[in-house]
Amino acid sequence: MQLLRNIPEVLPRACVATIGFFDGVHLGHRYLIEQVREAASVRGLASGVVTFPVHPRKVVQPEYRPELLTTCEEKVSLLADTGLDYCMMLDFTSEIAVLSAREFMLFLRDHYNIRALVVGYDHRFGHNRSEGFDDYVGYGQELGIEVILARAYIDKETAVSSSGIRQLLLEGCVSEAAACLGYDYFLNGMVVSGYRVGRKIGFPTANLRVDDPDKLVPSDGVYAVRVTVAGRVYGGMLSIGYRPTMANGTDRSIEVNIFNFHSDIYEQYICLSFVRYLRPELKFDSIDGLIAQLYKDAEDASRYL
Ligand SMILES: Cc1cc2nc3c(=O)[nH]c(=O)nc-3n(C[C@H](O)[C@H](O)[C@H](O)COP(=O)(O)O)c2cc1C
Ligand SMILES: Nc1ncnc2c1ncn2[C@@H]1O[C@H](COP(=O)(O)OP(=O)(O)O)[C@@H](O)[C@H]1O
Repeated sequence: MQLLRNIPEVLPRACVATIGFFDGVHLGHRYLIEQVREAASVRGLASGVVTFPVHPRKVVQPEYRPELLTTCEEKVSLLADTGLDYCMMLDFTSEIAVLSAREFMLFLRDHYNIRALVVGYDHRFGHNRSEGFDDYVGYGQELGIEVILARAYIDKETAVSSSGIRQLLLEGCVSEAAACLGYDYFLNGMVVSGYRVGRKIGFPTANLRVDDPDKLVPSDGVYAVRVTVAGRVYGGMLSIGYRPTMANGTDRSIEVNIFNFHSDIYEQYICLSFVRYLRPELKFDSIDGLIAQLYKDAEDASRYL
């Protein structure tokens, strides 16, 4: 997949594309992308998506915290795995925001060589939100862009949506979220130092500082996870929360004990994928109580890994 930023100097090949923010690149998005690829193959054209690096609402409202399923880099990498030819990454500037649907379609034709646009029946774009699919078809006829109606992806009678998946993750339902995403939800970040208690109690924990402050962190609790360190994947158990037993700070920590692992990984980048929610974070009467629970968590986590 070729990543094109804003207005490319060289016009891409003639293509079929769709437009969206594609947060999470979930099964609904994947189904839409499949339809783009199908339409492209039938017409002998290339395939692409037009997307934005920053959530359009954050552009108009900078204090907005979107709690995203994917950072821009993660989204591009997931899109690349779908087999698309192009990802057109467009800054949602105030100039773009004021374009009407017709003007936007003209922009897509002239700068991205888009000859066919796949659009969901309820998808809206352009400054005037009262326009809809039939209007887009009309503009397309004028501008030489075929407008194709996309079929919606329905799972168990509800449409899979980024906001639905966000809600699931904020409730700790990581297995249900994975069923909608088509992969286990993950966090990328750097290992930073914590309070150095972990190794003393026999369970060293790598503390994760998430790369992007807008990335959604699932609800507090204990999870079975997979941890990628320097290209190798390990099992592990993860705790998100405030360490009530230790009562050693008010910061929210994301810390993982990696199974069968013994190296110093401070300042290394790791990836955590959520496999299963195990239990809420608890306040134990003693450190020994916590340690006994950690042995049990290790057994529980291993069952799902
Ligand atoms: C799998 C797992 C589960 C945990 N569960 C709890 C818990 O229920 N309650 C709690 O107070 N701390 C819990 N902790 C956090 C420990 O208190 C923490 O690992 C310890 O404070 C070491 O932190 P450090 O890395 O900053 O040294 C858990 C940690 C892990 C890895
Ligand atoms: N099995 C392991 N799981 C997690 N971290 C480990 C493991 N073995 C060694 N480490 C290292 O130990 C550090 C965690 O030790 P810990 O005493 O909990 O200190 P801190 O409070 O700084 O996280 C990790 O950041 C990592 O560099």
